[in-house]
Amino acid sequence: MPTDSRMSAEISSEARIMEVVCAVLFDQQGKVLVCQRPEGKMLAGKWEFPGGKVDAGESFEEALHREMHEELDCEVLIRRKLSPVLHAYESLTIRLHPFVCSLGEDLPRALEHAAISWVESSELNNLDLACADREIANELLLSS
Ligand SMILES: Nc1nc2c([nH]c(=O)n2[C@@H]2O[C@H](COP(=O)(O)OP(=O)(O)OP(=O)(O)O)[C@@H](O)[C@H]2O)c(=O)[nH]1
Repeated sequence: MPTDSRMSAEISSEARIMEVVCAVLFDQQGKVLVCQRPEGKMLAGKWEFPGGKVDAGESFEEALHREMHEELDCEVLIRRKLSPVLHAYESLTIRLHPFVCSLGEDLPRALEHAAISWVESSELNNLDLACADREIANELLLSS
């Protein structure tokens, strides 16, 4: 078992792992942004932290800024990185790299999600979160 990342499921050693970044984006009141995945995409209807796949040749930070513009039309400030989460869904295995971020000047707009919402960290576990995100939510709760 890898020791540098938390495992939330058994991972086959042959599985191809998709690198995904996400923003744990806080507003000035300490609320965190959650986004609902749209119809037609994997995990439709689940809540997640905004982000997406890292493209070839991109750093995690570059990918995060690109996704924030594509999905939310906003600039964020990256504050720190949390531990990556390795999670095997039935159809793919992802390594999710969470970054704690704060808002830049613009408020996010939902360009690709079904809905977006600002919630207290303590409310995260009441949401129907994507499985990989539960560990992040738990880490936030422990540190708040
Ligand atoms: N963005 C994001 N994806 C997540 C999270 N948790 C999680 O399991 N995933 C999974 O990671 C994978 C990649 O995310 P994505 O579909 O948002 O990536 P993307 O924006 O690049 O997709 P696209 O190819 O439709 O543009 C999906 O299978 C998604 O379900 C999360 O918190 N944020």
